[in-house]
Amino acid sequence: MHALSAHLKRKKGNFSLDIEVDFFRGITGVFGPSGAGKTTLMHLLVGLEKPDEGFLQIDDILLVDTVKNINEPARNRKIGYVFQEGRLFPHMTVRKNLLFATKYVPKGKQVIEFAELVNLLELNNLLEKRPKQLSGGEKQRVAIGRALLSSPKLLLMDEPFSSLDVKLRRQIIPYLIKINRKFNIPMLVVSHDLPDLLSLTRELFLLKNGRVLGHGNYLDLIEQENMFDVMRGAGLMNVLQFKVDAHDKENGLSILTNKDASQEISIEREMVSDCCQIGDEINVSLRPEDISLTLERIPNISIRNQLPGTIMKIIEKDNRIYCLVDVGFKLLVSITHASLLKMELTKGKQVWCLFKSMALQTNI
Ligand SMILES: Nc1ncnc2c1ncn2[C@@H]1O[C@H](COP(=O)(O)OP(=O)(O)OP(=O)(O)O)[C@@H](O)[C@H]1O
Repeated sequence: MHALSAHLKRKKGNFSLDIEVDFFRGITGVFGPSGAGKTTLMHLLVGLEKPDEGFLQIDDILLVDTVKNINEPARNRKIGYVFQEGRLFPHMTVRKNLLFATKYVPKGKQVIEFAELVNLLELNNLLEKRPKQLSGGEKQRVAIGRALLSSPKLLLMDEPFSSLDVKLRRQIIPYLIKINRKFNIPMLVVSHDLPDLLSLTRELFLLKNGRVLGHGNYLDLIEQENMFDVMRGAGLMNVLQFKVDAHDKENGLSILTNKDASQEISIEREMVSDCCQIGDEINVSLRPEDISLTLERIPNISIRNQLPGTIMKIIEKDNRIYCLVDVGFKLLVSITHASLLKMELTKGKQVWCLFKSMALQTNI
């Protein structure tokens, strides 16, 4: 069953939006350049704007249908909405801001308990403070908590990272993943920052000029040239899911294993024992520029990871070459045109992908 299914049309001046979306549980990213219609889509879903035509259904309940003249007001839609800047009530403490959200939830229908949420989002020490005493990341956490306490069927977030610096982004992203896993509330997250979005999810809706250009796994989408072009300017990235298999304290390394791949693949990363325990699932990101291609395995080299694979696609853009290599999972590798020619790389060619353990960034 789809968590959400909608087809919505809306005209604003010269801009027209005509979008069909449907997605299941989990986290889905909405990515698109400025003016693509991301915020308009969020407003239509949450009920802040009315479509000219269309329908919206959540968990098989019809909330909007312009033909049947149905348009449930925002407060009845059970959609939690986290605005870009949080929008907390300035005169209320954090506790009151949070409890405000529970006001409209009927007794016994509360999905998430106050105490559980406060623990999960680490809000204990903030409860008696007012919004102006909070940092950007703290405000954002409270805003997410408030949206969750309204027991939503769906959580929408519009640019949740835009007001946060890199350190705070790294803090918020694990919270969102934890929330999604623990409460199984589907999330739709808008961002124009692709690496941030990819640290949350690889499932994307790609919007451009008010239309859906593509929907699906990021690595499948970038295989198509028009989508590749939209995403390239925003920072292409490999985001891979691994399980922490072992810590090699002596050598300062962690062994990570990807079991989703066609065969079990182990890689080494600089030790992650500070943040992760054995058995934890973590996302690691790897820049396409940080991977080298060779035609054979290189012995006696300080690069710890060498994975054999096959070139599936070569994409050429402005003298930069992107190779999509299947090493059991897909890796996007960026090389120069000179290397492509020198190594005589073609689709189907066997290569080795080399990357240093230190090139892997851990997101969670
Ligand atoms: N009230 C309005 N009247 C006319 N055009 C509007 C109005 N509001 C928004 N637009 C136009 O609608 C388009 C989509 O805007 P929207 O805010 O949904 O885009 P976005 O993808 O969220 O952009 P950004 O990433 O910059 O926030 C833009 O071209 C914008 O100029």
